[in-house]
Amino acid sequence: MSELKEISSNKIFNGYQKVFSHQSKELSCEMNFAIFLPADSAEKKLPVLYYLSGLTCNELNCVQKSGFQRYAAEKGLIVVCPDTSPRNIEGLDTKDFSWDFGYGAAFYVDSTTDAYKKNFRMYSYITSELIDVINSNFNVIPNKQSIFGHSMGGHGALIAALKTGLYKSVSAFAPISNPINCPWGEKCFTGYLGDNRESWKEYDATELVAKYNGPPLELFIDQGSEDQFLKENQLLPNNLIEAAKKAQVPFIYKLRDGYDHSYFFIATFIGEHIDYHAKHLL
Ligand SMILES: N[C@@H](CCC(=O)N[C@@H](CSC=O)C(=O)NCC(=O)O)C(=O)O
Repeated sequence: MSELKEISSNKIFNGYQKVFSHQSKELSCEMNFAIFLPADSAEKKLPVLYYLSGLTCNELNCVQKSGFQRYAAEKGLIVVCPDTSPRNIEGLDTKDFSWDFGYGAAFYVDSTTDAYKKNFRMYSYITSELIDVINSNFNVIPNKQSIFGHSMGGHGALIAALKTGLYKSVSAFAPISNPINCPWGEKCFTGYLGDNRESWKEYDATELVAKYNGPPLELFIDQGSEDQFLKENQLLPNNLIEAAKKAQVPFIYKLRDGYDHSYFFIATFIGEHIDYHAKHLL
């Protein structure tokens, strides 16, 4: 297990918001993650809530814009916010990279294409390596973990929960719910997984929920009605909801009048999400 290097530490709501870096085996590069440690985390083992961010984000967007620390401190939850992709890979051809492909846009899959398969392994990083790093370095209750995220990170949270059964609860803000049928997903899955669209289904929440047979799981989806990406058919929540209904997987869908895709929307409702996860974790 590689050593953690502390990058920053700030006291907040009697706990600490920290950022660490470590050498990732899965991604073959140095990775940052942010972690909120509530006041009593030194004396007491606590559950962990993982938050996955969206396109263009790193480990700090949620930390600086959502205000989650107030609620996590009240409930006594450790919250981990990883970066969204490998970074600064030496020798990697980045000419095709853009804000919605490449760095900051790894889509939480394990790439199979020659160009990216060595480094773009965010699925294994999130669902295995990062959990080991957190469990071995912090005072956590192993196996008491939940996951949530936003947009590309909402997709990541949903597939991580549906594919592994490792998480006690899952929620998502404006998730990319059916990536195999939206422009963002088609672009990234072609780049990371190749042209065989059948293989993409392994990382699509709508496809995965249709055949879900893991431990009991409810999907909590939060969506702003004025979300620009909802209107551009990037998110497709109704496809996920229809599939969940058919498969008899329970879900909560909250359509929030007037809210967009931004962190203003997330900041408004993140307290409800932390409450929801706390009920499953505490
Ligand atoms: N092209 C724009 C839009 C990028 C954007 O809106 N990113 C969202 C996530 S979208 C889906 O994954 C985001 O979370 N942005 C970060 C933020 O702090 O708001 C651009 O390049 O900005």
